Amino acid sequence: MARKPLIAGNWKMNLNHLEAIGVVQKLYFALPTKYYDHVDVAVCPPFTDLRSVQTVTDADSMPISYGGQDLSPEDSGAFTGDVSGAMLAKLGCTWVVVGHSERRTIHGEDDALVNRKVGAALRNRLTPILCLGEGEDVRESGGHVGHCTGQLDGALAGLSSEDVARVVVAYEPIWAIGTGKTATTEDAQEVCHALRERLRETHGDAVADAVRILYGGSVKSNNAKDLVGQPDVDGALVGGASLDPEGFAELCALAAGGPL
Ligand SMILES: O=C(CO)COP(=O)(O)O
Repeated sequence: MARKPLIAGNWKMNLNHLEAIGVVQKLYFALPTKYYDHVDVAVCPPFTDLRSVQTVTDADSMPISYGGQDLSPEDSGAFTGDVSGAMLAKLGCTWVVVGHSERRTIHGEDDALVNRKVGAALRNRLTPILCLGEGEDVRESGGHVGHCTGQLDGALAGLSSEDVARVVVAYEPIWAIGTGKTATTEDAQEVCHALRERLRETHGDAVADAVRILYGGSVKSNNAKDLVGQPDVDGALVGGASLDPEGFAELCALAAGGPL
């Protein structure tokens, strides 16, 4: 079954709200509109940039969607510093990154919290981009497939098949993030395939064949095409390389099947 590739830029804690406007405009002008029939393009800026990104994409009716990098598991209340799914939805977000390894490691997020955040995204009509992936030690011990399918089960626990079908999964091996050490196409395909087969076991063929599974970890324009060309890799979650709009546009064009 053909799944449209999704290329999402995770800006992490980079670019302020003024810089964001320039980057989105440059991305829009660098990627000819014909490519959007073949690839969904998204950016996930810091919270403080979202209103600017909304304004600039609305003004030119850009086919670039956007989302947050995290959300609260709650919808409102006394949660100082948190931002709710309802707030992101109100700003026109399509996506929200959930369970990124930087949040799991630096902010101590576990599968139970990630599961609540996935639920909060879905009930606010946002598409969660659920991140998971093993560290170097797990990879070296050979337990990476079981580790990732376990994280998938934990994050999706208790959700209906209808809800699971709305999730995007991003396999991001921690040892490949920001290191320049990309997983091989075989490594990426192995885990993405295992994740899809796990969805097949737990939620059936329709869900397994519909869910987009992305790869993330040092994706650049020189490896995007081969990675996204794998049968179970439906796009990429791109960190560092998404901060350069021209390079990111090239990467999106390659994922859509053609050079710029
Ligand atoms: O963490 C990532 C995307 O969420 C990947 O980051 P890099 O592309 O910078 O390795």
